[in-house]
Order: sequence, then structure tokens, then C-alpha cells
Amino acid sequence: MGAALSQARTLFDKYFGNVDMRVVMLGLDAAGKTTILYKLHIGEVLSTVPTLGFNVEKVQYKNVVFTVWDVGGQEKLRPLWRHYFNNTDGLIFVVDCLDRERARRAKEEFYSIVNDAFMRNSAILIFANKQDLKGAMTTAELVEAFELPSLKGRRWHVQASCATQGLGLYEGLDWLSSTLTKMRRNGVVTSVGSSGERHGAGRQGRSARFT
Ligand SMILES: Nc1nc2c(ncn2[C@@H]2O[C@H](COP(=O)(O)OP(=O)(O)OP(=O)(O)O)[C@@H](O)[C@H]2O)c(=O)[nH]1
Ligand SMILES: [Mg+2]
Repeated sequence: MGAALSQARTLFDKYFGNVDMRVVMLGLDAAGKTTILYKLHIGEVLSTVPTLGFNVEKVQYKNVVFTVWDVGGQEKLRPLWRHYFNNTDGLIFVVDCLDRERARRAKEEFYSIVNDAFMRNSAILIFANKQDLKGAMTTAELVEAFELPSLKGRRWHVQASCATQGLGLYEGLDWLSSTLTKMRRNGVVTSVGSSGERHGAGRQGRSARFT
């Protein structure tokens, strides 16, 4: 009886329960990553200091539990980013849209992430952050500056945001959760592990390939 109940519970969780997804949040220093993380995690804007290592928190959106890794973006820390790519389903890349001078640098860092073998299938959410500041790049300008239409075969979305007011953050998560859920349901592999094993074959556990 106990075994039957536990089996039923496992099946229930499998089909209706929470889905776990691992997300890495990157971007140049001062883009607003830590502000976003804590606004989503506790609903408050914390006063932040530059992140020297990482912060990791769980953020639930609908039935998806995101484990979000927020990694420091200073130049000297960027070589460490790749250590967080393993088994990652989604990338959140945060851009300070007032910082037009570093848009090219941000673009270079962005492509070195999305072209990494571990990240080749992850869904990509870009927060065009600091939209409250006059002179900030619009989402259209960001799409052009990052040449996103040339990013073939990838699921990407640019979301305007203002982390300090909490604007656009849940809209971004909405896109990420529905996109990853759809990808998994279609049997798309969303993350790659260090030994080459693949994850995200879907609730049915089908083997899958990325299309
Ligand atoms: N005006 C405005 N300021 C913001 C916004 N988001 C973040 N900030 C501010 O930008 C500064 C840097 O924010 P952080 O969240 O610490 O930036 P970070 O990306 O985590 O930086 P690193 O940890 O160094 O990589 C802080 O003073 C935030 O209050 C925003 O949407 N608008
Ligand atoms: Mg930070």
C-alpha cells in the first residue's frame, strides 16, 4: 500500500508537480544582476555591492523552480563564468542599457557564452535593464547592437526591465519558463553535463535531440 502511494505521488509530481530548471545569470559588472536576483527572490531591492563570487537562490514562477546562479561580472571574474555552464537550461544575460560605451564588450561576452559547448542548447533571456534611465538603449537598439537576428537555431528573447522597480522581471521569467517547458515537451535537450550527458529530455523521459 505504502509503495503504491509513493508510486502514485511520484507520478503526480512527474506530471503536475514542480519542474526544476537551472539558470545562470551573467552580464558585465553593475548591469543589475544581483538586484534582479533579490527582487525576484524576496521581492525587495537590496543595496548591493559588486559580487566577488556568486549568489544562488531559488525563484519559483508558476510550477517552475528556477535555481538562479548570479555570478560577479567584473572583468577579472569573467574567466570564471564558464565554470557555471555545466547542466544549465537557461541563460539570463543582463545589460545596463545606459552603458552604451560598453555595449560592444557586453556583446563579445554574450557570444562567448552562447557559443560555449555547454550552453549550445540553452534558452536565452536578455534583460535590457535600467529602462528607467533617460538615454537607455531600447530593446530594438539592443537587438541591433547584439545582432541577435543572426543568432540562428536558438530561442532568445529581449525583455525591457527596471530591476529597481521590479518592472519586466516576471514577464522575462514567464517567457523563460514557457519556452523551456515547450522545449522539454518537444523533446529538446536544454542542458549539457560535463561528462556529455544530456538533460531535459522531457517528463516522458524520451531520448531527444536538439532541432
Ligand atoms: N536606475 C537603475 N539602477 C539599477 C537598476 N538595476 C540595478 N541598478 C543599480 O545598479 C547598480 C549595480 O547593481 P548590481 O545588481 O549590484 O549589479 P551586478 O550586475 O550584480 O554587478 P556585479 O556584481 O559587479 O557583477 C546598483 O546601484 C543598483 O541599484 C535599474 O533597473 N535602474
Ligand atoms: Mg552582483
